Amino acid sequence: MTGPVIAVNGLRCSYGDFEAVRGVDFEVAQGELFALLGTNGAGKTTTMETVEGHRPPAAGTVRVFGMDPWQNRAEVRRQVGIMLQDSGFAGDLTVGETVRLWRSMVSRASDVDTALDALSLGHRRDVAVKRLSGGERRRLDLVLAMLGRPRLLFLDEPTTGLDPESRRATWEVVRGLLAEGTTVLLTTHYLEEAERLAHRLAIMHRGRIAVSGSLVDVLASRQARIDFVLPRPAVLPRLRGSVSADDAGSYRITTRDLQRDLHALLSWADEHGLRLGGLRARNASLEDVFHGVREEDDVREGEVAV
Ligand SMILES: Nc1ncnc2c1ncn2[C@@H]1O[C@H](COP(=O)(O)OP(=O)(O)OP(=O)(O)O)[C@@H](O)[C@H]1O
Repeated sequence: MTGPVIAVNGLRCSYGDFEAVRGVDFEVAQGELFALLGTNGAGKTTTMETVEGHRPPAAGTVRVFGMDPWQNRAEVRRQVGIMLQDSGFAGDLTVGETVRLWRSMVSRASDVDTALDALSLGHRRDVAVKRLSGGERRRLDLVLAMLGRPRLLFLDEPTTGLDPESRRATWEVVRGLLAEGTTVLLTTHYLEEAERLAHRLAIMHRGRIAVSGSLVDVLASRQARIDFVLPRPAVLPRLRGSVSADDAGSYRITTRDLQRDLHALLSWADEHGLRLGGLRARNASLEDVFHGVREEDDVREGEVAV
């Protein structure tokens, strides 16, 4: 197959009169991890469930391996693994029994011990599922999702409730799957998770994708900042970015060309024998982009509502 593994065009999804997804487009290539980030209620899970084939779109098209996942559900399902936000396990079965039961239902299943050991659950094999901690259940969810060695894996908030060590172990497992060519669609509230794993990502807000691309592209969509304090008032050199200052002599340059403006500022300070106090230059972080998306969109929605 040469086309994208997932192709979503103009996707709209509604619950009754409420439109939860309002025109979403993205593609995911083979071996790529695409992360859907966003505010609560942005429509990430609804989008993912529609791509999984749980419901038909209200409008637009979804293709998975070139097929409609709603119409060709059985065919698509054979090739995917799904880790839901909350899997319904039979609590009285042990971890080992649960995995063996699941294994009997998938083709191309991997070895039970290998799968359990990869997520540090080997020593919990004989424990009833209902006795597992929340984090262990989450890891069992992932073991089951990847048991059939799927070509495409859906991970809906896979590390929620995990301690930092378990989270890192999960990332390692996901990286291993990517290295083998598995394609992954991930939703997460952890920006660091997306920063570490995603080849490309999208930030959703109120049913739309506000910004998407590689991490570098997404960060470049917002301005960088240079902060410093001047010992005495002075006229700054010509810069590409905009300058703001307060009465205490604290300056902030907001710029799309960090390298050029920083160079101009430092050269100017040298020429004038000025020492820039508390000098700090940084690109936008994913957190800045995230908050910016929410603020800008809220302002726009407010304007529309007036
Ligand atoms: N079964 C449902 N019936 C009615 N409304 C729903 C239903 N499921 C979700 N919604 C609404 O649709 C919107 C999108 O929900 P969705 O769960 O897709 O968002 P999300 O981005 O995954 O949110 P979160 O980060 O909080 O999990 C929300 O406003 C939610 O309240």
